[in-house]
Amino acid sequence: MRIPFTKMHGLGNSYIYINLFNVTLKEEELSDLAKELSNPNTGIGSDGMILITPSQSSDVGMRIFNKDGSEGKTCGNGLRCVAKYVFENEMVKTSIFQIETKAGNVTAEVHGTTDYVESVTVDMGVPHLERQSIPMQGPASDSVISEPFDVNGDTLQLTAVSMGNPHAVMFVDDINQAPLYELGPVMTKDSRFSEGVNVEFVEIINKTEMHFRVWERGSGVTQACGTGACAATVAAILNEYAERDQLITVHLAGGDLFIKWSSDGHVWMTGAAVTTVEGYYNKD
Ligand SMILES: N[C@@H](CCC[C@H](N)C(=O)O)C(=O)O
Repeated sequence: MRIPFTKMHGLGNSYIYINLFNVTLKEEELSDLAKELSNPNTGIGSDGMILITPSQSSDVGMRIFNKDGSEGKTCGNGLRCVAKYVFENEMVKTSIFQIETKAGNVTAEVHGTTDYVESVTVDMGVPHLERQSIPMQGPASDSVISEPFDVNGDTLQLTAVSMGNPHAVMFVDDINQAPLYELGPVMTKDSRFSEGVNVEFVEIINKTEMHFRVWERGSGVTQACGTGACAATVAAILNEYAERDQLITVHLAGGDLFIKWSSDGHVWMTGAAVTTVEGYYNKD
């Protein structure tokens, strides 16, 4: 079977995009296909697989599978790339449209023309802070803001944010000393997070700028995480390092994202989306 694909990335967070308007895949094969495509030696190489799907409630739908085959509910960098893809391929007619994810519908606005979309703004919706919506063990309706969290013999101060998927944010003095490789793989599977968690370290530079590094649930270290950068911005505001309605520049390993948490509760994310390869994957 030859599967047409497009490889795209948002600040180096790369996925193999398959347009299900053109191809039919079996549900029970999706998880293995994500693992296969993500493998750089025997597949294509990526942080996972994203399906562009028909939708009943939005203009198009998106499903995200991590490198290990697990399905996530949403993906910030993926949303910008899906927006670019469907606009450039004229699958939508206007520059502002809706995308369905397993975490709900979001609105995207592309910046550019059908020949070339350079960047995309997404209304990522309202973050959820209650433990039950992370989900995280403990009193269901409490939020977790700079709460002591014991791990590997250390006590960290953790802020938990759901952007439709779970994020644990910790602030550090120096991003280059952040224990990403030590704590990322341990915390992502910690039983206090019943569905696992994306683990993020943040160094505050000033009220409108921060450094960010991530260990993603299901994919490990990636160059960028859009939902993670949104969660980090929300966490910075909750911890009074930054302010609402201010545009915050988040410096990720792969480049910058521009994030705002508005007074109306919505988080807005703007950043690049890039197409690198189009082709066919030969599947046995
Ligand atoms: N890279 C993503 C998030 C992908 C899903 C995540 N690993 C999860 O399992 O929740 C982004 O850009 O947001």
